[in-house]
Amino acid sequence: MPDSFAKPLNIVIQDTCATSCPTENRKFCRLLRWTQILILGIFNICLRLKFVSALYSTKFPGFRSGHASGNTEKKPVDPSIWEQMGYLGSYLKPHKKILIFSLILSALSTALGMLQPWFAKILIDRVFLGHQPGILFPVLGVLILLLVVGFGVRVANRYLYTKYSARILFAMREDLFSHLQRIPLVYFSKNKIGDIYSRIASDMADIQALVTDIFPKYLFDFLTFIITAVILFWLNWEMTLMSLAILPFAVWVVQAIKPKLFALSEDLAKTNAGIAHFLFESLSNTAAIRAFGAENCENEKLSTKQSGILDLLLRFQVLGAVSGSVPMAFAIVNTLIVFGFGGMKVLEGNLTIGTLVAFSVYQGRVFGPLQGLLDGILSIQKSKVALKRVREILDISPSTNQTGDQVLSLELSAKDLAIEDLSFSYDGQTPVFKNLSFTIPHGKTTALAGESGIGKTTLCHLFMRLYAPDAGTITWGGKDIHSLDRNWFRTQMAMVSQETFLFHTSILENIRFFKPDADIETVKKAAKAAQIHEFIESLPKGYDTLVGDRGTRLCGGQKQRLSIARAILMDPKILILDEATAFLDKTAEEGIKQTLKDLMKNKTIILVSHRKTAISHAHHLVVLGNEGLIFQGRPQEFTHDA
Ligand SMILES: Nc1ncnc2c1ncn2[C@@H]1O[C@H](COP(=O)(O)OP(=O)(O)OP(=O)(O)O)[C@@H](O)[C@H]1O
Repeated sequence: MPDSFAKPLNIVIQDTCATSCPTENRKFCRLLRWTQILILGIFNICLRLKFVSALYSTKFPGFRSGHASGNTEKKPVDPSIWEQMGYLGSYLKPHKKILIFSLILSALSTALGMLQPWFAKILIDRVFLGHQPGILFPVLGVLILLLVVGFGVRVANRYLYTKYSARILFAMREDLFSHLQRIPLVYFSKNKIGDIYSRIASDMADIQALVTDIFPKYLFDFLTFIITAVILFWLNWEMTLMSLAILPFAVWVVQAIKPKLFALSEDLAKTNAGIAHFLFESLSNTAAIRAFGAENCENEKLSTKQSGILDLLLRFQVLGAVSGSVPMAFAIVNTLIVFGFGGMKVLEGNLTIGTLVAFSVYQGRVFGPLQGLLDGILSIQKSKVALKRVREILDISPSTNQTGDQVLSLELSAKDLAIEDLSFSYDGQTPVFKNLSFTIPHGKTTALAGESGIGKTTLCHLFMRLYAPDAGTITWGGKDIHSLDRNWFRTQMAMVSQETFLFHTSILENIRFFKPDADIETVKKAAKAAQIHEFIESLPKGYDTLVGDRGTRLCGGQKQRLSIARAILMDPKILILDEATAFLDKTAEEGIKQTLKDLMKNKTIILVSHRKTAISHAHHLVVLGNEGLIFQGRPQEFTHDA
């Protein structure tokens, strides 16, 4: 036992307290014991009164129901971290060995850090009080060596852990991004883009913090706490038991706070996502906002949203601070135990000064990890919410229309596109089409006409397999288009929509976006066909000119022509032009149509346009109305005004 170190020392008091302590000391001893009982009693009463609950339900009425929003019906769903982390397993598995090695290093560096106060005890009891100067420098030497080794182990461990946890995170983010590319498009029309963005960016960052910072720190704090507790028991089990008597209080505070923190974290994440979406939308429409003088209105909206988040942040931090009451209570009780009870033991001769000093230092070291463990609860609740939000996306099944393995032969791909009994709705309730049937002949230009909102763009998206029909089929060469191989299909059908999309890169990269290996001559040929080559050549940097974010440095007509060039470069068998020339003047439109006629010989063009001239040039006309198909046949035969 540690007191063996005290045996050669002369400073111990030989008699027990009961027999030789001055009467005042015995009184002091009893006083201390009663004080300790009193303090523990007060904590107990606090526990029973549930003062933390009372405090928070008074300050923040919303917490009465256990949910930050104040909804009395809704209980916070606080899944266990292990349940939430379950899916991380497949990402951790490939790095299992290195992660275990890292944990061993972590344990080693913790253990090495724990030795310092023990050496202090040896120095006090044996060197200074035990008059053994000969061991002073060897002890100091070993101590410094251990400190240096401990530092080295910590640095190596940090390097290893960051390297592998970053790899894990990158894999997770890539999978999430790729999953987003495969889930049904309806998800994007039902959810705010800012919210989706914040799930990939900030929620993923919170998960990264969990993997790279919170877990290692938690582990380090936990190990330190356990090792220190074991050493404290070794030094003096009575004082340690008294110190740890407060642990049930700590556990209760944590249990009471956890669901509230989770609910608050969820509200915070949603509010943050709302702000991200607002900023995204507002910055995307800067020109319109300025044109209508709505800048102040936008500023006010941001200010209102921010004040909402401040309120949540303050609640979150105050709740977190309550967990700080535990180490504070520890500090009060333990000061009394060490300097009161422990001091009395020294006076009684049952404890050496070195042991008391070591006990006091180790006890001080318990507070840090304990505080760390409690602070970690805040971060873990945030990460749990982040994991939940990311899982919500990962749990969406990929679109079924992305499967299929058939490839059409040349002969079959030269057949018509047949729409048979097609029904579709975005929300499963309001049908855009019902039992629609018509044919798009191969090798011809078919114009698709109808009133605004009748479903022309929706139909084009169905041809592109962006959505799956609710009923009926679209067949090509007799095969359902959803049974065709996705990669093959993407090279056979191209679409230019009314809303062009360009990336903040060069004109060259934008044109060859879907065919990155296309050579410059082929790109120029496509640009010539789209009547944009001369304009590009007139720019100082030609094809290397940056188009600006979403093509802001180009006018509408130029953006459309770049999009057409991009589609032409793909050399598709079926080309869909959905109001793709709406921004062009008549001459440019005529020019493009003429070149397309040559380029798309024996290929199919589907043309959505409100211009009568465009329709009259088509070989075939399909007109949609509220009741479904109004007309299909030669444009010249159509008598109504489409
Ligand atoms: N992503 C979507 N989610 C829900 N409803 C949608 C979506 N896109 C379109 N709609 C609805 O579907 C209907 C058909 O829209 P669509 O864009 O296909 O019409 P359109 O004939 O192309 O119109 P326009 O000629 O004005 O472009 C409209 O009532 C529209 O509100």
